[in-house]
Amino acid sequence: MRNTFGNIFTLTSFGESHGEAVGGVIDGMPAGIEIDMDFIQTELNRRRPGQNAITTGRKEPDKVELLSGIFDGKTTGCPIGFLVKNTNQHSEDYENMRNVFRPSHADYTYYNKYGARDYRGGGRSSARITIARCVAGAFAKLALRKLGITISAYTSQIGDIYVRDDYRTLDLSLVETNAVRCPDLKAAKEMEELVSKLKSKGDTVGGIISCVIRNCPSGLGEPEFDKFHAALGAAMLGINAVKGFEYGEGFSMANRYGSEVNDIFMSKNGKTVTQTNHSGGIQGGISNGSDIFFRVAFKPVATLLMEQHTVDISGNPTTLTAKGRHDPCVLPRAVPIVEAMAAMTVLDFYLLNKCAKL
Ligand SMILES: Cc1cc2nc3c(=O)[nH]c(=O)nc-3n(C[C@H](O)[C@H](O)[C@H](O)COP(=O)(O)O)c2cc1C
Ligand SMILES: C=C(O[C@@H]1CC(C(=O)O)=C[C@@H](OP(=O)(O)O)[C@H]1O)C(=O)O
Repeated sequence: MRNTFGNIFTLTSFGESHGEAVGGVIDGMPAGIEIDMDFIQTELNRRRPGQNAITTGRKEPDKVELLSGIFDGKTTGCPIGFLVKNTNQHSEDYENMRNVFRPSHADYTYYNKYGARDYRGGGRSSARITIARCVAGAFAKLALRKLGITISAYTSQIGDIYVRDDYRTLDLSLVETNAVRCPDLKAAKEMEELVSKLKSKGDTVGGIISCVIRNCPSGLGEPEFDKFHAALGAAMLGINAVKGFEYGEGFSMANRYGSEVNDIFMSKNGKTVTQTNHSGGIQGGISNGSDIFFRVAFKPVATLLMEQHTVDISGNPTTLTAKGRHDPCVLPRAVPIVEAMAAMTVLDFYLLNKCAKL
């Protein structure tokens, strides 16, 4: 089982949702970056379960403990070990799933592959493991802050409620003002109502997160294999419950004409730039210095608090009414995870393509 992300800036994670703790080791973090503990904890708080009425009810403080790689308030360039303890597991809620697979969760494929299964919660497949990504992402953001690179994600769709404007006209400072993390406050209210309604029925709903990376330098990515958008796509598709990724104008390019969507070059202050940015800041696998924007589609949460047909471990048909605490919609808590994965990808490619230290 491989548990490591990245080339130069790497994250190895460990832990299970109902085990002792979740943690990780970050390697390749540049030296000399000032540690802002409040910022790191705030990033974790944005992901934390139980943060409001429309998330899973599991109550975890998710306090992070840094174990190594920091001296005098700055990174030393050595591996950074960190730990977040699990405190509120309620494993007894999973007793009726001990020998039964939840449809569309990871239960069956994991058991089929490894012949072993930690049925308490999602085990290693639980999104609780994304704690490690958010800690590493916070470190990556601290390094990117020094380079002036910013990453902002937000919920742009839940079910059939979506935001019509794009990031250029939205006020992204409003993202943290509401429970669904949507900068369009009218849409946010409708989304929140929809998620609350579904939660009370035991049902779940999917949606889309949009993200923009600003001030990313040109030259990140390789023309062959390690294309920047491919790395970004792999980072996003590796998040639990993600089913789709598009960058720039993505799938809508399929029915457009070249004469409509080519980004025409022009010269601005002695630099070659493009008049438009249909490409989403990446051409030929290499960043061009424009904003990089992309969208990530999430499916509805698999665990429904209502009866479903399924099979047991011996293949016998049965039914399951899941118990436990679950997100009716992952989008609000996935916003910081999308940002974290984007930050890790940008920093990894920066270190790979631009320099060995900041
Ligand atoms: C932030 C977040 C929270 C999630 N919460 C739940 C949850 O409470 N219950 C659940 O069944 N799945 C939840 N999921 C989704 C599962 O972790 C995911 O569906 C599962 O690992 C199976 O993988 P797949 O959907 O990618 O195929 C969550 C995902 C994310 C990103
Ligand atoms: C606990 C968290 O979210 C969990 C994500 C999750 C899943 O299947 O992904 C299932 C639920 O918990 P458990 O692992 O106990 O089944 C959620 O509460 C967390 O993210 O910290």
